Amino acid sequence: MSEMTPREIVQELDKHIVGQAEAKRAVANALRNRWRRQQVEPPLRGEITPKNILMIGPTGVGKTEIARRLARLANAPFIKIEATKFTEVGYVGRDVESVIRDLTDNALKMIREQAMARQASRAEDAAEDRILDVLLPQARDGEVDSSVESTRQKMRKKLREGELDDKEIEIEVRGQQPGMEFMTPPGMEQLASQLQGMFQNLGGQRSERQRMRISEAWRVLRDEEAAKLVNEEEIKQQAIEAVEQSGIVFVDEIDKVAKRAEQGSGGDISREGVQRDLLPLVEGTTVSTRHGMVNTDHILFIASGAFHLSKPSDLIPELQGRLPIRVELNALAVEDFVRILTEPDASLVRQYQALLQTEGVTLSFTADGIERIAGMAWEVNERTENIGARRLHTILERLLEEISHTAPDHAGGEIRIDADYVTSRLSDLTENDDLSRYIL
Ligand SMILES: Nc1ncnc2c1ncn2[C@@H]1O[C@H](COP(=O)(O)OP(=O)(O)OP(=O)(O)O)[C@@H](O)[C@H]1O
Repeated sequence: MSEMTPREIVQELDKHIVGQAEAKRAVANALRNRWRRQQVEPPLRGEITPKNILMIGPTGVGKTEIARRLARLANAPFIKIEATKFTEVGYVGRDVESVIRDLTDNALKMIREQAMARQASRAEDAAEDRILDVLLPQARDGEVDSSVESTRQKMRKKLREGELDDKEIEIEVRGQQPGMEFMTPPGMEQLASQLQGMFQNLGGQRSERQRMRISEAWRVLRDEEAAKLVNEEEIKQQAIEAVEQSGIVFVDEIDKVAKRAEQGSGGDISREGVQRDLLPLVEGTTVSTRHGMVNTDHILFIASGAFHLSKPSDLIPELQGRLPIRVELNALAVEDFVRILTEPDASLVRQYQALLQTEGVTLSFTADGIERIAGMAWEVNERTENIGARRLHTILERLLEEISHTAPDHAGGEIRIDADYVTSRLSDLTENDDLSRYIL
């Protein structure tokens, strides 16, 4: 559980997301509140309902990004769903509990990766030994012969320095586990899980010999050893605990399942149905998953939508009550685009620079170049469809298409992107709405 203060959380979010101060404060407070609630003694604790959030704002202004970053900061399992996914014809009342199952799967994967990473160095040593056993089979006999030992040391050194990477060896690997999914009726997930476990164990006992390059063998064996070092049962427990105590569910397009005054009654039924289905999850229920029962009482829900056609008051009252924190996110201006391009640690500009650096090309942007990109992105948004900061992705991709294609010919060179370059590459497109719609 994250023990960061709200202010610390906002500071961290500031490193990745430009502006949207109100939304950052809201999520920071919500996260802290969950922690506070867990410090309160029962029975009062049970009386305090979680304060979930409703984010209101146009597309591409950072709603998902804030939630996702928050989850990463808190090391919390995260899932994003679209509320409209549950309204498809024939799927009315579709099992929304699957959201919690998917969230638990995400948690399991996250926790397993972390557990394996903690065992990384032990797993690497074990993998190295297994490769050396193949390269120098005589060492297996257990005789401690000093010449054998010194050969092994020399080999180990070569192996570590990557000198043997391309050599092929044959190794014994655990057989591929049968990728079976059991479809069971709701409520029977545990049975499915047991069946799956049985089949995996059967598969796990089989091993097969495979030829591969040492560099690859090293990775395969390292992962195999790491998997042996972690306890699956413990991981399941921890995953369930992580979901229950710190899980975050981001429900996008909630506005699209709100009732609209001007609409006929038809669609409203399924839309309201989705809200009714979501309600128990938000209010707190227990969901049966493959890994065990998961209680949703403390899961943080962040619902989000543009609310162009409907208003938050069009949601069913029970759901409104469960989303008491309302925050509005602002549409982004040209200055925001400039900051988004340059400020975040992993800004798009830095990403492209790093990618081209791998080809030995140094990419630089002048200040007026960045401003021109931001300005054009804003203009295209205005004239076609406003997709927020997502426009920067399409614009930059187009802008750098030629450079990207020819980069290998310019190794060692430097390329500067200034305003003139941006105009020369993009003005034909930005000035033609039809082209913009297809290409940018
Ligand atoms: N304020 C911002 N600061 C930095 N990056 C941003 C900001 N707003 C959007 N982005 C970038 O734009 C992209 C889309 O943003 P995001 O996924 O958060 O959109 P959204 O507001 O959730 O929209 P939607 O409701 O359509 O999903 C992401 O790559 C994100 O990094």
